[in-house]
Amino acid sequence: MKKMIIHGGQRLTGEVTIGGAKNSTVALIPAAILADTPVRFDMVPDILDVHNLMLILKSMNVHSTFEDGVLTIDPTEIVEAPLPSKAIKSLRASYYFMGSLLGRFQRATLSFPGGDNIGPRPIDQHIKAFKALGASVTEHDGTVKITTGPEGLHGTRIFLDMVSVGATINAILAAVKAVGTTVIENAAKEPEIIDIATFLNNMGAHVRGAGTDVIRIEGVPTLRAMNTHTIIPDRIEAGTYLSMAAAMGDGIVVKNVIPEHLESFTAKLIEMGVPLEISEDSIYVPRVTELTPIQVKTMPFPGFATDLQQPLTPLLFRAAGSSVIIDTIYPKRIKHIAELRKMGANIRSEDGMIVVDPSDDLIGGHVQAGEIRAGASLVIAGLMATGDTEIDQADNILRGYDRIVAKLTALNANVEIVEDSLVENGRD
Ligand SMILES: CC(=O)N[C@H]1[C@@H](OP(=O)(O)OP(=O)(O)OC[C@H]2O[C@@H](n3ccc(=O)[nH]c3=O)[C@H](O)[C@@H]2O)O[C@H](CO)[C@@H](O)[C@@H]1O
Ligand SMILES: C=C(OP(=O)(O)O)C(=O)O
Repeated sequence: MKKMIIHGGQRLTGEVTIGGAKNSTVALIPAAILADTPVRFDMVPDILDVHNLMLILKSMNVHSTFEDGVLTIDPTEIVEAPLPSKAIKSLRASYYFMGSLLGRFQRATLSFPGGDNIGPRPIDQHIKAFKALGASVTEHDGTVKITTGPEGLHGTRIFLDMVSVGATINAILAAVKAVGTTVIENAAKEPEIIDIATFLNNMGAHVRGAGTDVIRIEGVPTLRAMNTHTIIPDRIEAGTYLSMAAAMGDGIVVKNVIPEHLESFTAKLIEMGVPLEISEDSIYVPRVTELTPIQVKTMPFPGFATDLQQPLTPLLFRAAGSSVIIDTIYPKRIKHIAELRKMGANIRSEDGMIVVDPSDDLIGGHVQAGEIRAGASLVIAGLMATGDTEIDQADNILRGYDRIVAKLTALNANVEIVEDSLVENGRD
């Protein structure tokens, strides 16, 4: 386990370039095993999730290389093999191998991606989709076994009971090579779903309607990559830097963004009084002096992303009054609250709401990044605080923030990642 140390209080300035979207990448890599050719991605973020997914690929004899943001994956010699449970459990998105293995081999066995880091994360809608496509699913001792009869998977109508990014993508992965037409209704509309569909369609798939709530898939027998797929920019990483820039910046340009993907977020910053200058693919955040409190309710896309409520929180400390956040997607996503309080923040959870009061004098402290976005909020708070902040479990931050120390250092922050030697010596 690693620790992040932040020497707080430095004003930030300069430019930061956003990497490829984590939540696309972690689905694109499992999707790559559906191809009958090698596959190449660029704008791949250098994050722990990618390295763990590469380990999972290796266990199936799928060779991959990753250098300078380019990831190549060769699934042509793939074999069925038990997947390494430590890597599987390290990231939720390993559940996309259920859909892609089903598409490739008509069966899949996977240990349940463990952990409960942002509240309960059921996969009943994924299972419902697999069953509708003709699979049988059993679960025993934390292992999910999905099988099909001799006819394999067939096209079907799938109505998702709730809007789920994971279930929508898993249903696409399983259906893309199934015989016949599949229609997913009440599908999630997140930009990452469009990115997966674009990748598959460029290999010959017929996925129509991604980005709307009805997705139609005509199964095809083979998928062949003809070109490099460029991953869309990470709207959550972008939102994190926008929040940080408004909180501590003396003028920061956030580059490589698709502003349309960030509208629900930038609308809230503007409502707070941050005079953003939004261009075609970058956003300038000037130094901000006064901020108005706001109310935020997280919703499926195009609503305000649950993944951005925690990164936004430290900025709310600077507003002149109480702000309120309601996370309707993951109401238990509150791991940051107790940690921020240790730094002197006025924040509490009350009747399903997060109430954030002005907190002018944050003080560096010893805190824990219980999950990725809680970690992001602690990083921003640490930058705002006087003194040093030590964030334990920084691996959770590195799961999803591309080269974060280099990017923060280039913005004039004083941060470092160190090995937690006591943990290395066996404390954990
Ligand atoms: C790797 C990835 O892309 N992760 C994202 C994905 O997670 P994840 O795919 O886990 O989230 P979903 O969109 O599936 O879940 C949305 C809501 O539906 C519920 N649900 C979901 C599936 C299911 O079978 N049953 C069920 O009840 C969940 O508990 C949650 O309340 O979308 C979340 C919501 O935008 C983001 O926070 C995560 O960053
Ligand atoms: C919760 C998140 O990711 P994951 O679904 O991979 O845990 C996130 O990206 O905020």
